[in-house]
Amino acid sequence: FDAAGEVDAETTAAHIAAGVEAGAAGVFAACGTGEFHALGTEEYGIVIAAARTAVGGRVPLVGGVGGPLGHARACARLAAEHGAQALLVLPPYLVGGTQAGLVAYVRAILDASDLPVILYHRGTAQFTLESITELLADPRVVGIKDGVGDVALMQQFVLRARDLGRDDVTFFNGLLTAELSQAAYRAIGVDRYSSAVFAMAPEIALGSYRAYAAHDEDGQAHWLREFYGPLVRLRDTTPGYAVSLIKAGLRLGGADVGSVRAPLVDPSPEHEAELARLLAHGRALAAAATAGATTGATAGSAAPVTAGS
Ligand SMILES: O=C([O-])C(=O)C[C@H](O)[C@@H](O)C(=O)[O-]
Repeated sequence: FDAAGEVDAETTAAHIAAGVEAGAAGVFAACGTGEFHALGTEEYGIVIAAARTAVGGRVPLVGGVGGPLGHARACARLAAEHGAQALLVLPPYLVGGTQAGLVAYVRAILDASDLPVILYHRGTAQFTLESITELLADPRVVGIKDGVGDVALMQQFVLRARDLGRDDVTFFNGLLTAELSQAAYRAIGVDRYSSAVFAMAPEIALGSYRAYAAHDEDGQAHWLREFYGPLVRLRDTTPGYAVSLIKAGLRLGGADVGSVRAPLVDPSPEHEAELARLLAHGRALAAAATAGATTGATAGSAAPVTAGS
C-alpha cells in the first residue's frame, strides 16, 4: 500500500519480480500473506494484473479467492481475465457450513471461471477424506494446500489422490512459517511449501531450502534453531504477525510497502527491532552457507521449489 493506504501496483510488481528473479518456483498472489482479506474487488484486479506483469509467464501465478461467495466468484473472474494460471481457494467468510456446503462453495468458484483450483485446507474450509474424494473427481481440482497441520489427514489426502490416479495433483505445506514443519510434510509425500519468509528475505528462505533439498538434516536443524524457531516465537506474540512481520521485514529492507490494513497491526518498535536482529542473523547464516557451498564445505541445490506468497 502507498502512503495514502491505496494499493501500489508499481511496488507490488517490483516486489514480485524481485522474488521471481531470486528463484521462486511459483507465486501465490493476494493469498494469506498477500492480504487477500484486506482487498476490495477492484484492488484485487490491480494486484493480479501487477503480478502478471511481474511474473511475465516465467513461473505459475496463482490468485487467492475466498470470503463471501459473490466476492470469491468476482475475484475468480478477475484472476482469469488478468492471466493467472490457477486459484487458491481460501476459506469462506465468517460462517462454517457442512461438508456438502463446502463442496458446493468450491464448485461455485470453479464455475465462475475456467481456472483450475488449489484447495486451502484451513479455517472454515477444512475438508474430510470424503469431501476431498468428491472434489478430486473433478480434474479442475489440481492441488491441496494444508494450513491445519494434521499430517495424518493430509497423508490420507495424498494417498487418496494416488489411488484415484490423480498423479497430477500438487500438494503443499501451507502452514504458517512452513519451513518449521516441512521435514514432516516431505515424509508424507508433500515436498512443496509456500514460504512467507521468502516474500521478505529470499536469500534466507533459499539458504534454508538448500539444506532441505540436499537432505542435510544438520543444516536444516541449524536453520530451525537459529532463525525459524526464534521467528515463530516472535510471530506467536501477537495475532496477525504471520503477515505483518513479513511486511515489516520488507520495510526494514528498504521497500516502500506501507502498513498492513486493519484489523492487523504493524509490529511494535521492540518487535521490529527483534525482527531486524533476526533478519541480520539469517542473512549472515545464508552468506556463510553460500560461501561454504562454493568452497565445497556444504552440500546444496540451486533449484528452489519455494513459492513466495
Ligand atoms: O499466502 C499464503 O498462501 C499463506 O499464507 C501461506 C504462507 O506462505 C505460509 O506457508 C508461511 O507462512 O510460510
